This record gives sequence, C-alpha cells and structure tokens, in this order.
Amino acid sequence: MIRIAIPNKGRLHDPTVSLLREAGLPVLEGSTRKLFAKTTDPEITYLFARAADIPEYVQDGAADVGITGLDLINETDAKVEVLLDLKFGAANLVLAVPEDSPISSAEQLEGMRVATVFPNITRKYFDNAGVKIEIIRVSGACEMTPHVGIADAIVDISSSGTTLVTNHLKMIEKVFSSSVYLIANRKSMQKDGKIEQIKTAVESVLRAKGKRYLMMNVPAEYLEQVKKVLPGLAGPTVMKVESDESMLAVHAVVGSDTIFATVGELKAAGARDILVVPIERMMP
Ligand SMILES: Nc1ncnc2c1ncn2[C@@H]1O[C@H](COP(=O)(O)OP(=O)(O)OP(=O)(O)O)[C@@H](O)[C@H]1O
Ligand SMILES: O=P(O)(O)OC[C@H]1O[C@H](OP(=O)(O)OP(=O)(O)O)[C@H](O)[C@@H]1O
Ligand SMILES: [Mg+2]
Repeated sequence: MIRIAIPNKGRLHDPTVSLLREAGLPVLEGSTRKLFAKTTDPEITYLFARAADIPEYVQDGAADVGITGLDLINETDAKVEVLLDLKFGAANLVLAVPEDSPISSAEQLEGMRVATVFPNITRKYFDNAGVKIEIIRVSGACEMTPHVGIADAIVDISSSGTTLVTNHLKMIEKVFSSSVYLIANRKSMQKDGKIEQIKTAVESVLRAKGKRYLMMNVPAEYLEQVKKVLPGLAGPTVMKVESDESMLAVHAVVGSDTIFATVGELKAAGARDILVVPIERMMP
C-alpha cells in the first residue's frame, strides 16, 4: 500500500488534484473534510495534510510519497527523496525592505532584524553571506513587520509581486526559488516499484503539456516541403489516404509554444485539413 500526502487546502490543492487526475490517479473524494481519499488503484490512498507538514510526514513514513513546495521541504530540512519538479506553484522567497530604505543588499543588514516565516532558509542564506542578523520568526502577515518597527527587512514569498508593492516594500535579493515537487520516503523507495510508476505517470503528463499532436493531409508533391517545416522530433508519420491516391496523411508531435508559427508554415508548404490535438500523456 502506498500513501500519498497531498495539500488539503490552500493554493496547491486544486492544481495537485488536477495533475493526479491527468496522471490517471484521480482523487476520489467523498467530502473535502475527510482525512483520506481513495483512487482507482486499490494499492494507493491519499492523505490530506497541510502543505507545510507534508515534508515531515514523508520523512517519518506517515506517507510514502508527498506533493508540496520545495521551500517547505528545505525549511524543514526533511530527509526525503526529491523526485520531480512538478512545474507549478512557482514562487520566490525574497529579501525585501521598505521602499524608502537606503538598504540595497544583504550585507548592509549586519546586526539588523529580519522577519520571516522561513527562519531556517533565512538563517542559511545570511550565514552563507557571512552576515549576522537577528531573525524574527512570524507565522504570517510578514510584510507588515517593517512598518510597525518589528523588523528592518523581511524574507517572504513573492510571486506576482503585488503584495510587496501594496505594502510599500521592494525586493533587494532573491533568496530561494521554489515550485512544487514530488517527494518520497527513502525506505519506501526501496520496498516498492509503485513509487517509480507514480513518478512515471506524473512525468508523462508534464512532458505532454508542452506538446501538441498535429494531423494534416498533404498532397504527395508537397510532402518534402512539409517535412522541412516539421521540427526534428520523432516522425512525422506518413500514411496513405485510402480514398485519394495522391493524398498523404501526416502526423507529428510539435512543441505547443511553436504551434502558431508551425501551422502557418505548414499551410504555406501545401498542407491542408490541419488538426491540432492536445496530448494527455507521453511516455518515451
Ligand atoms: N503567491 C504565493 N503565496 C504563497 N505561497 C505560494 C505562492 N505561490 C506559490 N506558493 C507556494 O505554495 C506553498 C504554500 O502553500 P500553502 O497551502 O501553505 O499556502 P496558502 O495557499 O497560502 O494557504 P494558507 O491559507 O494555509 O496560507 C509554498 O510552497 C509556496 O512556495
Ligand atoms: O507576490 P504575490 O502574488 O502578491 O504573492 C505573495 C503573497 O501571497 C502569500 O500570502 P497569502 O495570500 O497566502 O496569505 P497568507 O500570508 O495569509 O498565507 C504570501 O505570503 C505573500 O504575502
Ligand atoms: Mg498563505
């Protein structure tokens, strides 16, 4: 039996549940207040937990696998296997000061106070820089601390940057770059090939996200021109169209970021009836 800890609420819950559904491991919830949920595989269960608690749950074996932020994993210094960057929940931990402050680097904070929800990451960062500071540990609303005289600077999460601006703060250094990761308990990794299967399934979804499947008809005389447009991924696959001897069906996988330009070039090269289809999962 494999137990996967996933965020029970907050901003990471919905994207985690979506990714698992796409990977073929849907979270079959009865009610959102439940502690556990099943999936279609009877050997796998979900445990709902606070994102910040998940690294320790996985380290201690309360869960075999977990999905949570790399910042939270580093902050708890959990001894876990970090398996895969899931490419969502991206945010930075930044060092920020009031916008009218003359301070513009970590060095200038020697002997001053820095408020944060991430005391361990902050401590390591300033230790590395050889700068002595006093850490003021808070559990939230960090951005107000410089304005009430509790701290001279903060280390806090920033993604769009709106919260900093709203609170008249400016970033002076980036401390840590985070996104959401798949992690596993080290002992569980040894006992069961199932964790590898879970990783492969999730990885296949991530790989497919950046790709589209292109299908088109190409008159035989234009095939060479069309092949020049299609980038060097596997393929294209070229098939005969049964009803029309001079027509070929061409299929290829292309990067979604280039799809707009590629379709235009294919049209110009003589392709017609072009279909662009999303890919659910890709396994090499
Ligand atoms: N804009 C953001 N603000 C805060 N955390 C973010 C942001 N973007 C991504 N994250 C990541 O989300 C994780 C925190 O998720 P968590 O569920 O604890 O926070 P939350 O959604 O704010 O919920 P809560 O209301 O409990 O604070 C961290 O790993 C963090 O890096
Ligand atoms: O750069 P931004 O896009 O503005 O995001 C960063 C802000 O979002 C988070 O707060 P959240 O809304 O989670 O409130 P909380 O402090 O109560 O957790 C975080 O603590 C920052 O304050
Ligand atoms: Mg929050």
